[in-house]
Amino acid sequence: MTRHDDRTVKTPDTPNASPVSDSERLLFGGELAYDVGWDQHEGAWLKLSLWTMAKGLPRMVATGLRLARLADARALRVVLGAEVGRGIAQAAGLVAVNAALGHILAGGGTDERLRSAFPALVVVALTALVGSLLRSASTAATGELEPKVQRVATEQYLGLVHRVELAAIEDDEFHRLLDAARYGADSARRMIRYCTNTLNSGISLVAAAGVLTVLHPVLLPLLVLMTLPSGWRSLTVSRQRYLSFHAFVQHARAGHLLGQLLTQREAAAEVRVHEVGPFLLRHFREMAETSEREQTRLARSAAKVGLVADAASGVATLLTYGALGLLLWSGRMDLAVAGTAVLAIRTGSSSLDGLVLQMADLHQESLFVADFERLCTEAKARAIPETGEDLPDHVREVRFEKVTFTYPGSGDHTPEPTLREVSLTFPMGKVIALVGANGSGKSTVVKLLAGLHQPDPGGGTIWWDEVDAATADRGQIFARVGLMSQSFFRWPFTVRVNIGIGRPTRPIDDRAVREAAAFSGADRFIAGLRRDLSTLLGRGYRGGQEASGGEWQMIGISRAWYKGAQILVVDEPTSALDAVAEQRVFDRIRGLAAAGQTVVLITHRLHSVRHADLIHVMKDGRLAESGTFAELMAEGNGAGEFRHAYRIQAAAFADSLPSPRTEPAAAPAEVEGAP
Ligand SMILES: Nc1ncnc2c1ncn2[C@@H]1O[C@H](COP(=O)(O)OP(=O)(O)OP(=O)(O)O)[C@@H](O)[C@H]1O
Repeated sequence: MTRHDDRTVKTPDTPNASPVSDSERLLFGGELAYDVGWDQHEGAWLKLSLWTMAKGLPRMVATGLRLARLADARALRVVLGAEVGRGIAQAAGLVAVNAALGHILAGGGTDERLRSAFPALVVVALTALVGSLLRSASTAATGELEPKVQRVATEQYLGLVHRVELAAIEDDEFHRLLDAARYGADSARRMIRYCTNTLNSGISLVAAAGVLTVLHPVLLPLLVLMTLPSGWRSLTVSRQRYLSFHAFVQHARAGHLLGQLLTQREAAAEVRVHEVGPFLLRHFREMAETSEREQTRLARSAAKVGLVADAASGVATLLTYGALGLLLWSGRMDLAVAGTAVLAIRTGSSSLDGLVLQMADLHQESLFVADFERLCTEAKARAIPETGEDLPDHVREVRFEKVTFTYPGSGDHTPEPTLREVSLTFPMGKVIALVGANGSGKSTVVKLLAGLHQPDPGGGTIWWDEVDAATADRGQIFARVGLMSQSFFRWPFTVRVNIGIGRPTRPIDDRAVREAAAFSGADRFIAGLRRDLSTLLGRGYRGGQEASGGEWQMIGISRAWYKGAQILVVDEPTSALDAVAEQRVFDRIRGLAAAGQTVVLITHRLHSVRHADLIHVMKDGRLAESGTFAELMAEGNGAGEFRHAYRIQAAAFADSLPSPRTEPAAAPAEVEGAP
């Protein structure tokens, strides 16, 4: 993807002349508006002229037509047929007007002239009627087509984006493209109308130009001259709008985010307790004012361009009608022809005006559609491969061999590796614990294990027995791992879906959902819900009920378990659970291990890993030591990291135990859970 780099091209139209607001600095750490030199279209825009636009027109129309054909081929045929028919009717109407005027302005009595003009007048009326009928057919079919095109375009990019590598989703450049492409799907919808209008204006123009050329050859260039200024105006204005959109796309999203935060349920408590409301509102206003300044700049610039264009247009109109008068005065054109010429000039100039306007709009929208296509291309390039080497049916172990991994950087920042030469194993059918300080890389290790990320190029290998995960069928890796990550998602759906979505490819089985709920202890909480499994979790929609942090965590564990995967990865599964619930979860996990299920457990509660078959201790992105609980606790063994941390926890716990003589006995679960 092209990055924001030193190829930036500054032009007088380049936006973001306004200084960076304090709000941007404080809330987002810097400027959100961009120079647009990075943009692939920039070169095209700078060279944009009527000629390049005309050259690009067939390609633009073809993009619109391709999407429209995918959306509804029948409606497209109606639109095309109706528009071509309208053009023909218009041309026939003009020819008939010419004939009628010829008869009316000829010599002879009024009756006779009207009688001879009558058939031509009937043709004029009929062509107007046919044109009107065709226009309504085209309007109806266009209206039908537009939402379908938007749906097809939206489905297309969503269908691609949900399959890209997680690294792409974490890449802010990809997000910027995503922002623009979202707008591109709307543009695809608008493009249909502009395509129809362009087609219509084009056909009307050909009709008017044909008639004018027949009347007098000098009239056609004059017609073109009249239209040039408005063409220049629409091009210039839409060019400025497009550049501005790209520069401010993230600024707009950030401003929108502030508005959302003020009304969002998740933030509501803090907004009130910490009186965040006025703070956010102030910054919302400041951000909005930056956008307003940009809008004002655009409007003023459009007004100036409009004035210049109008003046040029006035001169061109004077020239045209002056030339017509000259032809009439010199006797090189008779009155009937001049009358038709005036009509044809009016029709032709409004068609040409329309055509240029529509082309400019079409061009602007097509640039957004091109962003959309660029996103689709990028998403395809960064898609998770759909095929690969088969994993063995019965894997013995997953082995990390000198794995180094770096998260994508942001902006100019060059990131440091998060994992450095990590070598460890996950033997199947065992409970493997990953422990270590905050930020030591535990969650990152399981993301790599689950196939969500790959080691850096040349950064070691993850082996599923003899199969390299980098070349393996990733779908098979995903299928083997049930992941309850720290940031498991709280789907705003029913309890049934929140658990069943662990295996969405099959119909949700209530019996299995209940078993999964019983596994984590969520069954008791579900029994108290008004609508059992059909209860909507989360407020904000009708009938929604909120769950506590611990209850959500049980739902998360149930979801991972419901998947029935070979490897169950639970990252901090019990951080929000009370002591009894925590004990229950660990008992269940031990039970699973006894039945041959592989469990990878990440926890800071070191007493919970005593029963693990293997404990890996991470420190600063490296593996500090590995072994069983007894091995790691044995004096003089290994790096002593685990032993040290365990003793700190044990001492803290022992200090806080009440004296048995003065206090009631501690709950059995707490005592059992104590180291
Ligand atoms: N998506 C991400 N993009 C960039 N950096 C990340 C991302 N996720 C984690 N990191 C960084 O990687 C490092 C390791 O994070 P990780 O979540 O693996 O640690 P952890 O051992 O699981 O920590 P904790 O015990 O606090 O959950 C951290 O310094 C963190 O800032």
